[in-house]
Amino acid sequence: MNDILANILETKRTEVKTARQMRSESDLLREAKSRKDLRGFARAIEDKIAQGKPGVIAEIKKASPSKGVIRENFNPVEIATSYAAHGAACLSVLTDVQFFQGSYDYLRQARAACTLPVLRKDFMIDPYQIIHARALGADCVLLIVAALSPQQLREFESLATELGMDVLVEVHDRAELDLALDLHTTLVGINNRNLRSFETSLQTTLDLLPHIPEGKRVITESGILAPEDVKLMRDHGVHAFLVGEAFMRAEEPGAALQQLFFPS
Ligand SMILES: O=C(O)c1ccccc1NCC(=O)[C@H](O)[C@H](O)COP(=O)(O)O
Repeated sequence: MNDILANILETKRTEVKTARQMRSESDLLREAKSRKDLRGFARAIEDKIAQGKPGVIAEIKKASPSKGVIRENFNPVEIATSYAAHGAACLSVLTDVQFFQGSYDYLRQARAACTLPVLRKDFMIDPYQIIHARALGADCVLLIVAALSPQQLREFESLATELGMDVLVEVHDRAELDLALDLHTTLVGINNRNLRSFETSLQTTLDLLPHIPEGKRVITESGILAPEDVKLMRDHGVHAFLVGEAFMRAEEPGAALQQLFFPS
């Protein structure tokens, strides 16, 4: 495992330990199960694609390890509202504090500001975080194959499903893809960002595409910046996208989404 991912995962272990001391897992589970407000995340993507449109997961991300602060003027309510008004299928909200300057409140606020389903974008290493995701209102969780054992992948998926959430499983290479394909989820995210160099290459998606069976929905993640990127992916049959930086750097994130994915 590379240094940045190892660092992030170490902070997550401390974060979960502290959270458990503040609130028991059984208490959190009661709250998560009492929420009856699920919005179908995978469904929202499929609905867009069925209409012949791209399924865009629009990310709310203030900063990142590779780019530092991306957006100074950061208001999750305004960003969520803007994304919803301009055709996003779903939201992705960073909840990691230390590396992405995210927050649990950003997820709560963004979700309350619109009707879009929301992905909790974080580094899941413990069942507590899955339960917490639902307690916060998340409709989907991210499972990063590079960060988890095959057994954790299965257990976390089954817990998320039991709580009614969808799962986006994320891969970077062929070996990770083979593990991801053992899961039930249809949502397979191919992350174009190399976690060592932080460089993005859409070739990562193109290389893995032939190994993905029918019935799985490929979501290309990271480094989608220009109309040519969208065209390249769509020409190869990839119709679902997870995009952060290209929108976060724009004054009006939703207008940037519309320009990139729905130009008139
Ligand atoms: O963005 C980073 O620097 C990063 C570093 C280490 C692990 C994950 C990282 N990013 C998370 C993501 O997957 C992206 O936020 C997401 O795919 C959107 O990417 P982009 O459109 O390039 O902002």
